[in-house]
Amino acid sequence: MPEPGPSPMQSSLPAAAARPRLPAVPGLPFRPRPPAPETPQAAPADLPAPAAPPIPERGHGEALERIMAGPSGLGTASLHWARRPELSADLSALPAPPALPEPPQPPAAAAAEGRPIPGLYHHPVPEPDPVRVAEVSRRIKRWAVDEVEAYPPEWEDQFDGFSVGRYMVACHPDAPTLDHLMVATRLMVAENVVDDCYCEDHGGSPVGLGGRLLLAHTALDPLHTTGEYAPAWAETLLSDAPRRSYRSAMEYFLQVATPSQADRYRHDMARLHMGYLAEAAWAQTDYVPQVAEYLAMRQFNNFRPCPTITDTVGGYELPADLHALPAMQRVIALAGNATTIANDLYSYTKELDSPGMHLNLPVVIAEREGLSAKEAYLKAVEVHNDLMYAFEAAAAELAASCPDPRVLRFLKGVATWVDGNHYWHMTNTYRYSLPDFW
Ligand SMILES: CC(C)=CCC/C(C)=C(\C)COP(=O)(O)OP(=O)(O)O
Ligand SMILES: [Mg+2]
Repeated sequence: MPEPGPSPMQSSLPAAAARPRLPAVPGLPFRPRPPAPETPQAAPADLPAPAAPPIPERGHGEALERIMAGPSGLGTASLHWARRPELSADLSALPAPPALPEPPQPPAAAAAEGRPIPGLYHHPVPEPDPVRVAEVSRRIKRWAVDEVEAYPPEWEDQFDGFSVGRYMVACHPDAPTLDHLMVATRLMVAENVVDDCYCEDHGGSPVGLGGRLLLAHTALDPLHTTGEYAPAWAETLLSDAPRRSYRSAMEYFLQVATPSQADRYRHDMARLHMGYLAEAAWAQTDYVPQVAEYLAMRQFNNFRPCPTITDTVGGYELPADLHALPAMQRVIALAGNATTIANDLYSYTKELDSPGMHLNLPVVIAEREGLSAKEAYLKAVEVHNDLMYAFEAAAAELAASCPDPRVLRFLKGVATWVDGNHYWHMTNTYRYSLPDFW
């Protein structure tokens, strides 16, 4: 994982944006929303998260409230994690229960600090269950060290500082078992190992990136070839940490994903790799893209592969035809874009400190629109907020027009992932710090 942030959070200004400025979705009624509440909802039980907690006013009207409450109606009980009695029991009653060791002291308790970016529209989340966080953290380290040798010993602090257990528990509170959570956690680590070791400052470079990414992609989307060449290809999958990580994480994912969920993931990862390549090509020629070009690149170099496995991690399936709906694709793209621009904002100071010019939205706005660093940063906050409003409006519209319980649960899962992602960035003071703009 890349360098930790150099300093603690600095701001003490209010957390949430006051209100959207723009009707986010052309042609759709826009509903202004109040600021997000500052107080998190009640903490969830370990498994699963609490049944239909009171929904803070998020301002999307009835439709999104319904998303957040989860599926309802005849025949939907098996889709609703909060209503499944076997999931309401303690760990020992779960299918394939994980053998929990002595629960360590919850690391989340100490680490969950940090302040939101002033004016950033977001929703607070319940503190992730510390028992789950501790156990996922323990298991992921064993996987990274013993199973795939994802990082050398000298990167251990950075691996720990990444706090991936806290990240994934916050983003997937409805995961029915720890094994489901581990599926998301391994993929998250593998995705970051590839980014760090191939693209960024842990040995990465734009030079030769296409060849490395393509071969790594075959760990997700395997080569079908002749008997003569198959063994040589299989060997390549073990030849470096990125490929070992992808290969193993995908193997676990395939144990719980349906074929169409696996195909969806491969497609999202191909998108991601295309985004990495555009970023690298621009770096090689010192090209600073126009803002719209940057946003297009960042729609691909994006968190999208993470929220789109929310159904697999939740133990159900959004069928391919519902996933492919243009309205669903818009929701997913907007969610991915909002979460990724949130990363640009939280990682701004870290990236300023990295060698060369590291593109992120504030940097590109400053360069291309002739704004000061502060003006550009504040404008990037507005872009983020508009993406969030558009995401929520699109989700509410889809929930109203297609109230299939699987659609509703998926929309809720994506919204929860967005919120968990914000929580993780905000609280990861090891890795990120805010600029001194307020
Ligand atoms: C987890 C995943 C699919 C990541 C792919 C893209 C990616 C690494 C990000 C969206 C995070 O952006 P960035 O590379 O800027 O990360 P840091 O700012 O270094 O945390
Ligand atoms: Mg970043």
